Amino acid sequence: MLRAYAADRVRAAEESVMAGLPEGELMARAARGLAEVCRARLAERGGATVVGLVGSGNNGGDALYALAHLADAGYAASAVVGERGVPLGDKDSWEAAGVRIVDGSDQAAVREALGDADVVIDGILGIGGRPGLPDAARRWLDEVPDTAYVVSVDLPSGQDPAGEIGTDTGVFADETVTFGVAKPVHLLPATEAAVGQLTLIDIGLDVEGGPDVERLDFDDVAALWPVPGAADDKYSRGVLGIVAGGEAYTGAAVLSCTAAVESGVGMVRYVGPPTPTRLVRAAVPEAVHGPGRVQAWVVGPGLDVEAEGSDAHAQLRVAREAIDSDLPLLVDAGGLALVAGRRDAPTLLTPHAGELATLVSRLTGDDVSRTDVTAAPLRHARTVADHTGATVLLKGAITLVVPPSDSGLPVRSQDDAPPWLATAGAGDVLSGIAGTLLAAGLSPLDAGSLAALVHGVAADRANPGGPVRALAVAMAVPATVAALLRR
Ligand SMILES: NC(=O)C1=CN([C@@H]2O[C@H](COP(=O)(O)OP(=O)(O)OC[C@H]3O[C@@H](n4cnc5c(N)ncnc54)[C@H](OP(=O)(O)O)[C@@H]3O)[C@@H](O)[C@H]2O)[C@@H](O)CC1
Ligand SMILES: Nc1ncnc2c1ncn2[C@@H]1O[C@H](COP(=O)(O)OP(=O)(O)O)[C@@H](O)[C@H]1O
Ligand SMILES: [K+]
Repeated sequence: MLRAYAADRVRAAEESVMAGLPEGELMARAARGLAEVCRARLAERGGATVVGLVGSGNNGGDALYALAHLADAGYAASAVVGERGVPLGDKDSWEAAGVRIVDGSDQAAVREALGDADVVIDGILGIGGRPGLPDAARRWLDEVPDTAYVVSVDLPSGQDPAGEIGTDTGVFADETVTFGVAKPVHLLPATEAAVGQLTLIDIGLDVEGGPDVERLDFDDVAALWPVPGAADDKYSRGVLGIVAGGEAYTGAAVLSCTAAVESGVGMVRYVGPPTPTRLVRAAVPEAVHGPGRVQAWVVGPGLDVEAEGSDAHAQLRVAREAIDSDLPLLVDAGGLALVAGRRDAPTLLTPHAGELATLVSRLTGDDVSRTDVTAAPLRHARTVADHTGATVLLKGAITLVVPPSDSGLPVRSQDDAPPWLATAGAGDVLSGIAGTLLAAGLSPLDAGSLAALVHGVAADRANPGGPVRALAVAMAVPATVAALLRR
């Protein structure tokens, strides 16, 4: 499990560690680790020149100390500094340590310095940064050659340390070297793409309490996935009711039911009108039909809540009963239109960005667009979680799973899926996997994040490096789970 802690908690931890250490020791550790990484990257690239972009805070201090180590090791080291000058010491002392100081307001000098850079150290802003870069720093970035390897100190400057707000004016790094623990910026969808490879340097930091953001890794699967024992039967493993599909979106029913049986559900009870029922009967002979006793419900894939006719109305009645029940529930796609008040039972909502925008707009009365959601995904997912008491799984390249704030639970952020998974029906498959896990008794947070992991890995295994259809993702789930359990 990867764990990230909010900047204020990291600062508090830093302060408590620093109290027992000689002054400057923590920064010295950070800078030594940073210099080692830069040295390795210079060696890999056969490079001789390193240039730091140095801001006015301690992030710039880390960069400067690392540059001094690199100068000592024989590399040509320069630091571009802003109008506030060097953050620590004075220009002469850094030049005495072998670091050439470049006036950042002299664009020609900046261009000349950066033109030769093999490695660029981005020490403009760290956890003290607000999203966005000052104009001067943006002009520095214009001079960074495409061939240079960019190492960001702690986080890519200009990106939101909290990972809540995306910006296109921040640094996009090849690698980010962070200290002690990861921060939300490194794992959350609004900012993770700017981080590049994440390298963690141990500086002896210990943050108290649980993380703010987590990411399950492959080694977490065995601890969470429900593995049946000799005493189990199909009922004890969990029966999943699936209210999905209609005369318009017939395939969603097949995909959700297929994914559930491929994920090892005890039994599926399918509820839907005649056409999808016929298809499910043919494609998923394991499913039984009509409402009955279940351990959890999936409501919504391919569900058209506006459909007319007695069959559609009967399906909608079951959907509403499921939502009003005290059973664990997953609501996806068309079913999201039925979400109104709070539910006390475990609830997982699985919108994509467009559906989340509609949901936030309806619940808050604000006019929120898909673009707004993409720019601040965590914030909007949390709004819906707090309004409904449900856990919100926001689908996308990175899948966010956000419990209500008052739960005290961390956010999970899963980055397991290849872009090939962006294909129609993939969300229906996810509902079947996550529904199976809810029926087996997992919490919405565990069910959602574990399903996202397995879904993403299954998409890759179904056809590594190439296109994949949703049905193939579902069919790849059994072998994927077995492989993950064997680790
Ligand atoms: N604590 C420790 O022991 C250790 C800390 N370590 C290192 O320290 C880093 C944190 O350092 P830090 O607190 O000095 O903040 P940092 O991000 O360098 O500068 C922020 C300053 O910039 C400014 N500013 C902010 N946003 C801006 C913007 N958009 N545009 C323009 N200006 C902006 C703002 O000033 P203001 O404008 O508010 O006056 C603020 O004061 C951390 O990431 C890690 O690298 C490591 O050495 C390990 C040990
Ligand atoms: N760029 C991407 N990279 C990886 N996975 C993606 C990407 N875009 C979407 N996905 C995943 O594909 C699935 C799409 O679901 P959804 O939008 O509900 O499709 P549908 O409604 O057609 O089933 C989600 O699990 C989502 O996380
Ligand atoms: K930085």
